[in-house]
Amino acid sequence: MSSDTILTVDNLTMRFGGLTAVDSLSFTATRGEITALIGPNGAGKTTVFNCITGFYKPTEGRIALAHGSAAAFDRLEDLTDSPEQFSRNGSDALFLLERMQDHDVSGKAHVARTFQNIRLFGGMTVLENLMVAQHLPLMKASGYSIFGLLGLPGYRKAENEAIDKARYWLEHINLVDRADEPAAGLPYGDQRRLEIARAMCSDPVLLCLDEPAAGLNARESHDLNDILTFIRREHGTSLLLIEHDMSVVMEISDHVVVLDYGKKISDGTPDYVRNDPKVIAAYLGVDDEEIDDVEAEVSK
Ligand SMILES: Nc1ncnc2c1ncn2[C@@H]1O[C@H](COP(=O)(O)OP(=O)(O)OP(=O)(O)O)[C@@H](O)[C@H]1O
Repeated sequence: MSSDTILTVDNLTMRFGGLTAVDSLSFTATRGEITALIGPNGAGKTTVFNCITGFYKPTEGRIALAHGSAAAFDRLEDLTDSPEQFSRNGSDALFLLERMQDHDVSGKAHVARTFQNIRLFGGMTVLENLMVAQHLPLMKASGYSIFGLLGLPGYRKAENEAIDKARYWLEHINLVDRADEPAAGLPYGDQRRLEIARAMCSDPVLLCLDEPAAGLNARESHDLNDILTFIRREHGTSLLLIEHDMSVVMEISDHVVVLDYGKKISDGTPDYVRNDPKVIAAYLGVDDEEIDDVEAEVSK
């Protein structure tokens, strides 16, 4: 495990009846990097996301996330042997995500996600979408009571901070001018970036993006790359990305994990996996016996 590891997935298996969607998958993601999970349709990518974000309980396996330093992983075996979901030690914390409900994966472990199909609140304004994403700190500042909402100073301060954060993200996704318009009326590419900004308003340590470039034109894809590299550079947020658009994957990823039929078939830098005959064969739908031919073709 690298000293900067933020996420480890160990022997993750997810079965649906007789179908093994994810089969003994292990990989790690490094803090502050963009890790892409790619593979042909039905390879198991979204199922892995659903396990990491608490939507599915894996059939087997362990998913550990560290806050603070990777030294948090020193307590991994002790935590696994205990019945606990997480353990904290000063500014370090370690979470076993496979034991947690989805709301705790987002609220306590600070893992945020976006979906293949955009899930904004279409009838709410652009600004309201960014404010709703901050309901947890706002509710905390209200003391979970009506008195906070009636204007206690602590609540007003939290509310101002939430507005500042929303404005910050509106500026970075170029939507300040449309802040008061319903989200559903935005062009598709703007909705995609708003969804990412909304996820960032919850201050995630790990942001999971399920096909963020789906349906985008070339210019929108370029804007998406810009916002994702900005998030990595300026916020140090670790990103885990499912993506079919290879121009996005190859341009912005630091590390690529390739799945086929639920199994990992390659793991390395974008250049490494791009030239891996097993990956080329999987995308071309080639049989095992034909991999040698692909290998010969690649090395020409
Ligand atoms: N809730 C479910 N119940 C039964 N089978 C499921 C369920 N979710 C996924 N599967 C199956 O698991 C396999 C992997 O699906 P998954 O959606 O994870 O693949 P994917 O790599 O994300 O595909 P795509 O790129 O097409 O989105 C598929 O055969 C799918 O039909």
